[in-house]
Amino acid sequence: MLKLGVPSKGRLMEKTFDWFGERGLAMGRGGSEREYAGLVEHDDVELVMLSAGEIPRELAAGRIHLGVTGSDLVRDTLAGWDDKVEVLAPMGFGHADLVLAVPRFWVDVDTLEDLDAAAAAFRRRHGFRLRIATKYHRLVREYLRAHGVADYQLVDSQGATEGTVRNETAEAIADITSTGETLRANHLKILTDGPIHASQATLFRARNAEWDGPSRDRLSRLLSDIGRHARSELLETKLSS
Ligand SMILES: Nc1ncnc2c1ncn2[C@@H]1O[C@H](COP(=O)(O)OP(=O)(O)OP(=O)(O)O)[C@@H](O)[C@H]1O
Ligand SMILES: O=P(O)(O)OC[C@H]1O[C@H](OP(=O)(O)OP(=O)(O)O)[C@H](O)[C@@H]1O
Repeated sequence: MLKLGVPSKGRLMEKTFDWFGERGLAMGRGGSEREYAGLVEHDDVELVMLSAGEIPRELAAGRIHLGVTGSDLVRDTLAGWDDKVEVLAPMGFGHADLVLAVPRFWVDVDTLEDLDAAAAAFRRRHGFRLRIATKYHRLVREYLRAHGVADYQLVDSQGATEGTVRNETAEAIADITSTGETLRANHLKILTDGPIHASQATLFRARNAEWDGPSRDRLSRLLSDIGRHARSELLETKLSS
């Protein structure tokens, strides 16, 4: 059987079920709301219910053949993510931007270049580096390195990240936003250079899972079953290549 990892709760679970359902693959959670057992109507597929945050590691380890999770989580969790997983289909939901944001009253800081200058000034004045709170360590480091910003330190924040500025544990934040409400409510503004990453829920294939003959056959059957209903251009391209 092909093991397909899907989010077991949270904002991605229902939409994942809907996405497969719309493509002729009925799936859902079995048993009670608290039971993490998945049911799927396909002879080649076994559902594995996992937290969205754990799916990248399970894919990289090859313990699941396929997995649905946010593209942000795959990129941040897996060094060299592209070598470990292949994108089969962006799924068109779970859209959120990973952005850098600073206090709204920093009137001189709107771009990364401004942040770079502010960070240098901050260090001179305070004797320590400007703190950026985030849980997206890899993506933020790579982005700032690529843009030549070095005078900062990351502070780990696993939730309520926008509150760290008010709580004076950080001067800036890097977090996911969709409506922008949380940033606004916490008097933060997004740097104008564009998002670090525009994330969406994505169907991935684990390159390191066991892909023997029968597994490959199962995958092509599954993709062609899904593909018959597919609107995703990328999936259609994969199917025809
Ligand atoms: N406000 C938001 N709007 C839309 N998508 C979001 C938002 N915040 C996070 N996401 C996306 O949802 C995914 C994470 O989903 P969710 O928040 O349900 O999981 P989680 O809480 O990290 O998982 P778990 O608690 O099960 O480990 C990420 O890919 C992220 O980009
Ligand atoms: O732009 P908005 O629509 O306001 O959404 C953004 C918020 O949503 C996410 O938090 P989540 O709800 O996952 O809670 P968390 O703080 O525990 O991560 C994210 O971390 C932001 O805090």
